[in-house]
Amino acid sequence: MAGWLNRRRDRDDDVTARSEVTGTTSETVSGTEERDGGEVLLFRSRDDDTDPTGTGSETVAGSGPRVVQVPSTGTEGEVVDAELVDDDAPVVPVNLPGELADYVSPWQRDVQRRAVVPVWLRDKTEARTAALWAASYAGHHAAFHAVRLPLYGGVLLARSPRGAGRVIAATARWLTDAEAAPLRHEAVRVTDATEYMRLARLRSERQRTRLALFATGTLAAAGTGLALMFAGPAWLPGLTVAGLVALLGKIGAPADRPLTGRAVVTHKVPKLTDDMVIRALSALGIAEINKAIAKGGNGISFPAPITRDGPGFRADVDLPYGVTAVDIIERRDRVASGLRRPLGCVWPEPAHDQHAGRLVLWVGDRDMSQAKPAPWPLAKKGTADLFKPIPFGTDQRGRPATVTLMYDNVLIGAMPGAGKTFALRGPLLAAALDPLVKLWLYELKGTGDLGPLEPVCERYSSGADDESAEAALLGLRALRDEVRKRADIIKRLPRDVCPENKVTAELAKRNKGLRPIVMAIDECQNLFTHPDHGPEAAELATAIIKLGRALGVILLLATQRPDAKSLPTGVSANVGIRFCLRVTGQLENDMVLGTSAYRNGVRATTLTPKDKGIGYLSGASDDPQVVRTYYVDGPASEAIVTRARALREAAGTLTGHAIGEQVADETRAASVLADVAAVLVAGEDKVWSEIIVTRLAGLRPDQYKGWEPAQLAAALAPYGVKTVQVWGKDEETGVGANRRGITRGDLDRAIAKHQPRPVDAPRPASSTSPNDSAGTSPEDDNG
Ligand SMILES: Nc1ncnc2c1ncn2[C@@H]1O[C@H](COP(=O)(O)OP(=O)(O)OP(=O)(O)O)[C@@H](O)[C@H]1O
Repeated sequence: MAGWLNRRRDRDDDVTARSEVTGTTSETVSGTEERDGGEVLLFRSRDDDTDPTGTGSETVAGSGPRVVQVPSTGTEGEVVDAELVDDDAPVVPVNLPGELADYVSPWQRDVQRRAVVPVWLRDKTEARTAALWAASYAGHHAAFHAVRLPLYGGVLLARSPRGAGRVIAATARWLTDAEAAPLRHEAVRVTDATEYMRLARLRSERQRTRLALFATGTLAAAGTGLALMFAGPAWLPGLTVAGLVALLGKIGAPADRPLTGRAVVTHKVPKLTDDMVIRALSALGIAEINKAIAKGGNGISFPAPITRDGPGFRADVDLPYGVTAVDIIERRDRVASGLRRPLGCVWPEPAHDQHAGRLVLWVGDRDMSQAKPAPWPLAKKGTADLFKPIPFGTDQRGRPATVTLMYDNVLIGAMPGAGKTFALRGPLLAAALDPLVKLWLYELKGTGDLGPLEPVCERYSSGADDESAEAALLGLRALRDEVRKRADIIKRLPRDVCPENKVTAELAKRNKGLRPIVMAIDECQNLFTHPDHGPEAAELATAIIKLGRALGVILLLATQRPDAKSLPTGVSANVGIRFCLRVTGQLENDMVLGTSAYRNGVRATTLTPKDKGIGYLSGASDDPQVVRTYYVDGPASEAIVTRARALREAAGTLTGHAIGEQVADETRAASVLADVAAVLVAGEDKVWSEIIVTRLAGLRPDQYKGWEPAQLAAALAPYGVKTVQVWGKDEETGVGANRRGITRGDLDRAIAKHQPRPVDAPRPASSTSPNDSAGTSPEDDNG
């Protein structure tokens, strides 16, 4: 085949384009690629007609594009023998022609449209925040100056004599036509008599006119003043004088000393520019970035303009090929240094909906840890609904971050003192403000951090001892039973009432047995690492997290040791909402935030000790967010809980611990029954209650001291052990009598029935224990 190939080298990607023309047929080579061994792949297309683009390189019709192989030779502009092209080579379309985008209709292009109306105007909360800010800003200015009005008055008064002097001097100069004096002096100096006479005449005319004007003005002003003084309102003269003094004071003010001070001091923050971003990125020591910059900066681009985004700047950056957003995130401190901004201002994030090389760099005006925490929206008024989003914190931009507790569980992890308890307290306070929700709180640090919530808890325990760990375990057992019971209820509900087989807000309102239960364990590592209770607690927590979600059972766990030993894998793998405050390593980071979080650039390891209450929140929205929790301290929590308790009293939903009821549960039963069994002496078949309570007080003074026979009867009754009249003898006097007591037979039967079962063991069908509603109030049995 006769013809020629014209080769040109693409400047950027070293792709060479060749075109071959043969008679009326044109074969267009859209690109080549050099292979090892000097072989060149030639991407060619044919067209029997003319090139429609006129570019000579975009022919796509005819026999279709082909890939042909030619030996690699020559340099730019070299003509290659057409015979070298093998017509029989397999024809495969490889790359789209470069300018194809020109053919694609604009509406087919993948473009990211910027908001027509800014987000802060569209979003109700943000618009409200902006309006409130503007109002408070104006209000602050008004208040600042109003307080200083007397001071301003004094200053004006002091400056008014100088102002009067200036007015008199200016009037005198005007009356005497002083402004033309230099011209008259010049006429005298050059002895120009005609000019001087003309100027002198002009001056006399001016003086006459100005004098007349001045006299009329003065007389009119004086007349009006006198008329107003006698005929006008009493306050007018004073106001006029004050106005005159103020005017003279203003005129007498030194040019360099303004009357009013500044009501606000603004900290000027440097505007973020592309140069600054490139400079910061180039200082990271990433070879690919340096190469890209050495080429003239082509490798770093900005797909959208740098804009204001909340109280900071947002830059969307396309990093050089091969560099990922994570590479930048792990060098956050160096980026901050490169930008010359405090670390707490610089928040690089991956753009999860884009490619891995897209970085969203948000640079705040103020260090996030230094900014005043936003007030908790429900602190003063309002109620919560756990089926809807509840306030959790604010992101770097000050936008509210919410979590929806229903159908999820929460894991909070951090190193000691980073703000876990505060983070846990927020959702719990919100739960308290939903009168339908039952709160079971177990605080295993023993400092009473969750104490303010005690008045609304159905179950509550605080302590770092074995008993508290056991109480938490008992709570988990009861919760597991609750999950089973609810599953049973849901299963039996008609489809139209419960179409999704899960507890809905409607069902929770209508059916007391389906009211949401929020159980929180603070410092849960103390339970999971407990030598006796740990394994069972881990198993229970995992089962509850897996099964309880849809059944209105929500587990919140907070730990200061998020490692494999202290946090069961079943928990860390299945929990939905995760909040990780500062941690030290990748392992802890991923235990809380989920596997691969660290690799994906969600790194709580980059937080510093100053970042109290700041962490990564994942599972609450599409992408993990940096969130600072609301700061609600002890006294503020108590005030909120007082409100929450009043709400619950009004709704009639205060139960259990909150009203001094002892919550009986099956597992607790096991210990009461076991304790009673332990104090019975061998061969004793019938024992008086009063003897049993005395012995129990000796066995566990903490638990049973002060118990009366009636209390024992109440504690045993739910498990089928009734106190009856039994024959016995007084232990001191040996006198026999018939008194209230129990029989060993009843006790043994109850123990056999209420032995703790393995976590997922099926419930005996015949069980009619009144404690089937473990942990629920008696009213729930109606539900
Ligand atoms: N959102 C916040 N804003 C400002 N400061 C906060 C915030 N949250 C917590 N802090 C501060 O951090 C300190 C520690 O908080 P917190 O007691 O919740 O930590 P912790 O992780 O539970 O500690 P520990 O592991 O010892 O229990 C608090 O005293 C509080 O001053």
